Amino acid sequence: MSIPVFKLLDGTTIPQLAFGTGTALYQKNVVEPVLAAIKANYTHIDAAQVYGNEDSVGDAIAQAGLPRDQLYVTTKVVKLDPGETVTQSIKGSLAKLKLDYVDLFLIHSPTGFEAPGRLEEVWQGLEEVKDKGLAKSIGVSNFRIKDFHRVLKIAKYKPVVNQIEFHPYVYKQLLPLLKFQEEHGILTESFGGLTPVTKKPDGPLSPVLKELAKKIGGTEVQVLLKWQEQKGIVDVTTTTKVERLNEYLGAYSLPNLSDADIKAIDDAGAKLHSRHFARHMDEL
Ligand SMILES: NC(=O)C1=CN([C@@H]2O[C@H](COP(=O)(O)OP(=O)(O)OC[C@H]3O[C@@H](n4cnc5c(N)ncnc54)[C@H](O)[C@@H]3O)[C@@H](O)[C@H]2O)C=CC1
Ligand SMILES: O=CCc1c[nH]c2ccccc12
Repeated sequence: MSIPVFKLLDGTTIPQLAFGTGTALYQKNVVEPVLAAIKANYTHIDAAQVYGNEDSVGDAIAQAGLPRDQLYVTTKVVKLDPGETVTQSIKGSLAKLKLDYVDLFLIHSPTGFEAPGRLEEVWQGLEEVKDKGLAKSIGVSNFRIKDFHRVLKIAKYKPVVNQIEFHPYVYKQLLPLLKFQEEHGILTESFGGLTPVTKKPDGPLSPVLKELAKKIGGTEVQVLLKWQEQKGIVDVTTTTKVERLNEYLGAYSLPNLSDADIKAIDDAGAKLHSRHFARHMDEL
């Protein structure tokens, strides 16, 4: 089963499922898990400067030996050294990744660039990077509505995505941001999507996930993946286990959740607010 793609507002396409190289993989050498993901048919790799392993992501990509246009690679800038430009920063990433360009380059978090005018200046740096062909698309991560207001005021190009913690235990609180993004054509990318199984397994969603897993003939993790896919979200998830890679991909072969199933997940999720990353997102 191949991974579906979504269209971005700059006309490019993005694979709906990405393999993440942070969090569970907070390790310097990720060659083995990234190669395993590519071998299992993942085409979208989510990297970041702050994960400290772009060089080994690059080694895995080189060893996989796929034509460049068959892989979609994201990386993110979290901070700039004094005097460093965004172009210099991405060139450092590209050298480690051993690539001429990334498909998507993100501001990792607005919290690194809070001084007056700084976020705007950094966004213009990303626009320059796009104009130079060093990134096909540019976007943001962990942005609130107020951060978008700052950037959209000066933007030549709108951010194409916002990568945020996204699962049923933050969904209700995110609704105003999701509405704003939809109005601007900005796609949501999710991280932490498996939180109701991994970090809050005894939450109010637990019986609903169990029941729906039985109904569609899958696992609770696969129900969460289908919920995200059917909400039109790009899902960034990860694992070091090959069987889990296949479990994630297996979600595409399962029947869709019904509207009532999706509502049951939304409603049960709304009973608990639980965020694990980027706490500033609690104030949109
Ligand atoms: N932009 C940002 O600020 C952030 C981006 N990310 C990106 O998202 C990726 C995924 O983030 P996560 O929070 O790890 O996502 P996640 O919620 O998808 O969790 C993945 C973890 O769940 C585990 N898992 C899967 N099935 C399980 C089961 N049945 N029982 C118990 N554990 C199970 C996996 O082994 C893996 O450790 C990262 O690697 C990174 O690339 C992550 C955090 C912040
Ligand atoms: O990417 C996920 C987690 C993470 C680690 N360091 C930072 C810094 C800024 C935003 C997110 C993160």
